[in-house]
Amino acid sequence: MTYSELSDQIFQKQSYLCVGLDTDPRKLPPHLLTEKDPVFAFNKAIIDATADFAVAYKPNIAFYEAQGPRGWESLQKTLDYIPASCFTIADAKRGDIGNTSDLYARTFFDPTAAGLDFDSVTVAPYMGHDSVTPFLAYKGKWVILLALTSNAGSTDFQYQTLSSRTASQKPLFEKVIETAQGWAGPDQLMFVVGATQTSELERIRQLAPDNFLLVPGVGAQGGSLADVSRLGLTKAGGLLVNASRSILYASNGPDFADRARDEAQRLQLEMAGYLTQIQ
Ligand SMILES: O=C(O)c1cc(=O)[nH]c(=O)n1[C@@H]1O[C@H](COP(=O)(O)O)[C@@H](O)[C@H]1O
Repeated sequence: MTYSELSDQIFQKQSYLCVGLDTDPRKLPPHLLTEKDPVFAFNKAIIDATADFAVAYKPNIAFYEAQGPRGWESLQKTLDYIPASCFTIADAKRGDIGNTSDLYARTFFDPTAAGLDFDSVTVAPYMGHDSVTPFLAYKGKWVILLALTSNAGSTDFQYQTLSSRTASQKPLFEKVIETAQGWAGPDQLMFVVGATQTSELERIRQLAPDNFLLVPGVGAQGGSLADVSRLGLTKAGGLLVNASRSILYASNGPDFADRARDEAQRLQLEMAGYLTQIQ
């Protein structure tokens, strides 16, 4: 999906909601456990219930890998079921020396390899350019680079200022954002910025005015959709705001899909209000 197609989807649907498919088999509603593939049955119901309100879906690969071959099968079926109009994110947080990254990229981008054909993959930047560029070799596919993550441990490295060797006091996450823009343009590169990091969002928008930002951390992690939207929206939309647990596990009963739909709709309606303010 191209930059302008994603932007068009956002304005058509009046939504920049990404539904995170962090499907934990231990949290499934009990009535689904008799299904042949309970994880896929759950995801299918969630996608059916939320597709009117979401522009993107983000399966977190850990939840599938932890199930072994069954999990990969559920992932494949889930990806195939996501409507073509929605942007897909393999949240795998990969990145390694070049020849290894090349295989990670094939895993998620080349359907003749593992059978998966995602639009994008999350990548960790810390091994540098040659760990990221193999993903960028796939034209039409996106890298979503971790910049400033939502978790408490983000202060361990990402906020550290660089040493005097570089005569720079900028924090590491700023260096990541500046340097990575030399590797690819906003048509192929997004950044992850946690919704819990809104104090830095204005600065990040100055550094990356045109890049889409994937913003996880509203819902279960307590980030504010209002603040993220005020500081992060651009004329092209420019945001994908992810919510996983608050949608998936809104109910653990037979009404789980209806409650997920309610939560997705609630977020979409709030987003529609913010989108009208930038038009
Ligand atoms: O890359 C991510 O998606 C990500 C980055 C980050 O900084 N924080 C973060 O929570 N995530 C992911 O976003 C999702 C958040 O899930 P909830 O907290 O349940 O909405 C999980 O899949 C996390 O792995």
